[in-house]
Amino acid sequence: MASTIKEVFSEIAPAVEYSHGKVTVVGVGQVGMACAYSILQQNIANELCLVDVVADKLKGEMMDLQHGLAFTRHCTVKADTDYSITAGSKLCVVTAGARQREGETRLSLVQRNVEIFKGIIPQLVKYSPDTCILVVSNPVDVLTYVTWKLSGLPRERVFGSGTNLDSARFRFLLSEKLNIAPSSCHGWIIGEHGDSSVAVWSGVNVAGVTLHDVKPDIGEKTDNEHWEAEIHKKVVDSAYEIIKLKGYTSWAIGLSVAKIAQGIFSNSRNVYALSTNVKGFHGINDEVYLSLPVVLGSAGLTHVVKQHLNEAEVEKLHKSAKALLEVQNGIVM
Ligand SMILES: NC(=O)C1=CN([C@@H]2O[C@H](COP(=O)(O)OP(=O)(O)OC[C@H]3O[C@@H](n4cnc5c(N)ncnc54)[C@H](O)[C@@H]3O)[C@@H](O)[C@H]2O)C=CC1
Ligand SMILES: CC(=O)C(=O)O
Repeated sequence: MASTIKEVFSEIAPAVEYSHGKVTVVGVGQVGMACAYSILQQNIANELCLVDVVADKLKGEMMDLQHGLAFTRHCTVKADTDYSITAGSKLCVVTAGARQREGETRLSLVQRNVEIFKGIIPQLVKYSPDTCILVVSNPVDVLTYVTWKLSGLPRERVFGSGTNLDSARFRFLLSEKLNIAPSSCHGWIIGEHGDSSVAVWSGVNVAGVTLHDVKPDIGEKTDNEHWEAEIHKKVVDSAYEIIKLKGYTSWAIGLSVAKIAQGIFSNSRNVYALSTNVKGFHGINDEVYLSLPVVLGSAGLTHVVKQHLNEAEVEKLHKSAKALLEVQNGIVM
């Protein structure tokens, strides 16, 4: 082999072994592979590293993606159980760990996944001290806090996929009701990625026309059109329903993660609903992680958007923060 290569090529300088557009995905389960596939398919990275503890599965997933590389723009795909291959990652996406069984809440997974994260996060930071870490594993808000603590990274470089997915589900359900495209429905879900999430009904709009202006009790108990029950409750129930139907959720979170990764690699400064440290926002005084709209650039989060929430929305957000703080305070690190 070596002599054939010598016959074909005359070396001018050794090939560079590192890459500027490197993403690591930890955990090659349903979610990790949906993230990896979406990132690859959308030409976001030029190197994709996969890490898992199950060596055979890892090798199989790596080979399967590699065999599609002739159909994508250039990207190198590597996989190993050893974290040294992740060195120099600009973004590490953590999807490893236990997932909910039918009817189980996200919060019930917490201690199992904290133990798993203790083995993962220090390794990622060791090999990529300048990385951003995007946490996806559940409960994503609490695990983002845990990652921030375990990593020692500045707060702007550790964030969770949070309610970016819930907001996409919200926009899809609004689009069905309004009979327009999801991308033309503007609405945000904030707070916990889970049962206590908050729909910001005061801001839902189509082309700047705020639904609250035409239906002032939208989303409230008196609302005779039942927007909260028909839309937001469905958002909250979505994961439970999909898990009951197919065992896990994967495609939408994969697309959500790819969009977030694209925001980092292109320094696009898009606004996403991501889980971050919200101390100081909307009257929250604790170091708790939940989702608010944030501006994302190549070095991580730069701003939180100061949404004009009404009193009821602030109260719900505080309830969400309290629920998460209780879980956060109960974990053993
Ligand atoms: N934030 C969100 O919106 C969403 C989060 N999730 C969460 O993502 C996580 C993964 O879900 P699935 O992929 O469906 O689960 P899965 O069971 O299909 O995959 C989990 C993977 O993690 C790996 N793993 C376990 N321990 C590890 C360790 N110490 N180091 C490296 N890899 C390890 C397993 O070998 C497995 O390949 C769950 O916590 C799930 O609840 C799922 C969907 C959406
Ligand atoms: C499982 C999960 O967190 C979701 O699909 O929302």
